[in-house]
Amino acid sequence: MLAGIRTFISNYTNGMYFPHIQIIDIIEILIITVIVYEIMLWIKNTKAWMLLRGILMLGAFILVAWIFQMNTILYLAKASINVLAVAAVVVFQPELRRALEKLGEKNLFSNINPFDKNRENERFSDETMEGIVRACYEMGSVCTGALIVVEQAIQLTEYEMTGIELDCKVSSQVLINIFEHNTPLHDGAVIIRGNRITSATCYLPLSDNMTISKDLGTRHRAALGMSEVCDALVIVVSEETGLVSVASGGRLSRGINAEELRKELSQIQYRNSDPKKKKFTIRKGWHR
Ligand SMILES: Nc1ncnc2c1ncn2[C@@H]1O[C@H](COP(=O)(O)OP(=O)(O)OP(=O)(O)O)[C@@H](O)[C@H]1O
Repeated sequence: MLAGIRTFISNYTNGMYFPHIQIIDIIEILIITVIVYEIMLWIKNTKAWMLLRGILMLGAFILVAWIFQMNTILYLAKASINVLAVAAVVVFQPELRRALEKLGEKNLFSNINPFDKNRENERFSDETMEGIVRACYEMGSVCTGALIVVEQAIQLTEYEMTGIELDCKVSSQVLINIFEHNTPLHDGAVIIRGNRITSATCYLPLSDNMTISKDLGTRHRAALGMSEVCDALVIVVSEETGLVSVASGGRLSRGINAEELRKELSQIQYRNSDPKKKKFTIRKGWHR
């Protein structure tokens, strides 16, 4: 019986090449799988998805040209491939920069150390978090518009320079005062680093996201734009509706309540907090 099975298998496997797989090969396969997965996620979440679709269509077109031996088209495609590659890098420079910055943010060893979550590791205190939350909902209740950027790993110096330099402790009273209508500092965004407000009236980059709801104006677009170019958490209070929204990682979550805002802030309160945990709260369908 066993001999029969052996003969049956050897009939099919004779002449086949079986590579000798070592543990290092398995590790290599796992690493490549993770890299390919991350690249696919990146492509899906950025404009690179459009690029990929464009490349696929171009590839299909070139294939047709090759099948029918359209030599001029094939020559042109061959000649322009280098130019197209450079053009793609130029067009997708912000996305590539963001992807590399994200890679730099990852701290492989921090999560292993259980004693790392100490106060030195803290970005801002509970008091600051409460100040921000209270200010947002108090401003929301009287429809005072506000734009608050909470810095994380990426320093926002270039955006601070577009505004007026401040150096004051975060509190709900100060934030409410800054965004009070018809006061010199109410326009633009406030940047918070740690427990301090570093500047006000800052100008943020506008998002060119086409899918964002048409009834959102430049304040929300600026919040989204800022979250696309850096890892900051951007809070918007709408002057029109009083709703509080949060932009992070190129996604806008609209109309969140105080508890949800507190959760979002507590996710970034510690430098080594796991960004994966973040997904459980806010990404549940407010994204427009
Ligand atoms: N690029 C920017 N950077 C920082 N702040 C900006 C930027 N663009 C607009 N703002 C702020 O947004 C205000 C205009 O908000 P606008 O009404 O256009 O936006 P909105 O998204 O509809 O918000 P709201 O719901 O509060 O009306 C400006 O007065 C300014 O304070």
